[in-house]
Amino acid sequence: MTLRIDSVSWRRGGVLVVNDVTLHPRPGETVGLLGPNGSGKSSLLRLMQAASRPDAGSILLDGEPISTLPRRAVAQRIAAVTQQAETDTDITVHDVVRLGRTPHRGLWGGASARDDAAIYEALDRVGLVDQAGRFWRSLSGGERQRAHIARALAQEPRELLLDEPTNHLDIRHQLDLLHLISTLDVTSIIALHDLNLAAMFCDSILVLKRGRVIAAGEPRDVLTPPLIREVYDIEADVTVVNETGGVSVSFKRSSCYRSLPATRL
Ligand SMILES: Nc1ncnc2c1ncn2[C@@H]1O[C@H](COP(=O)(O)OP(=O)(O)OP(=O)(O)O)[C@@H](O)[C@H]1O
Repeated sequence: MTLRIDSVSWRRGGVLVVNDVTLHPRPGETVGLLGPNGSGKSSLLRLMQAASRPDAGSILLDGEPISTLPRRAVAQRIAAVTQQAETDTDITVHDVVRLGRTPHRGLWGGASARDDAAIYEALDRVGLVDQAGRFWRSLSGGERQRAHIARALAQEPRELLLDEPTNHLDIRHQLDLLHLISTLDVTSIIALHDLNLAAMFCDSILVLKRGRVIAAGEPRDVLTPPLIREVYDIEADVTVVNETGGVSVSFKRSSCYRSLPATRL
């Protein structure tokens, strides 16, 4: 069992930003959350990690309402990588990744061999073992993003929630990261903007527009030219990739700037 989201709605600042959303990921599945800016992807992820409570509907973790579970129990199961705040303190990459072990440690206990192994493995998976001693503030945006992923992996979650995890990453690291996530034995829910990465790595896709689910299903069934037109107001070609049976999206330049008056170009 894993997360189960049923008819969830949430108002923020008086606006319905998540509107009657239902999502039943299969254990181990990689789910892509797509939708334009402001469509409710981050808000939905926030509800799924119990950082906020919905106004209506239910979010269950293994059949239990997530809002009734102790914070520590949730943190032992769910890891989240969200858009990060800056810090100027002198912490190292290793310190950041070690934070992922917090939910697993006893009140007075120091680091165990298991903690050390989980930290090392997480750093190794994102290619940062050699950078573990570096100060956080000296890292590039992409290195920080990979360190945050390592922190989440060190948490040894069974559910992984990621908000645009490919931000700041070069294409090699984008592909490596999504390949890694999609091959973990973890239920992953990933907010993404790149339709092609979603098509390549997600088992299923949920498309939001103004908080509502517009489409859900396998990438090749969901990512169609009419759907892309409806959600993004973009004309696109969608072709089947022979190698994988997946789809590839290319955008037509003639759709650009359509909504801006010519004087602003
Ligand atoms: N703290 C807040 N208070 C009030 N409204 C908020 C708050 N945070 C976000 N919103 C609004 O909620 C709506 C959904 O925002 P959300 O960040 O969930 O969208 P998103 O799909 O993740 O967007 P993006 O792709 O730009 O990251 C937007 O209209 C946004 O302005």
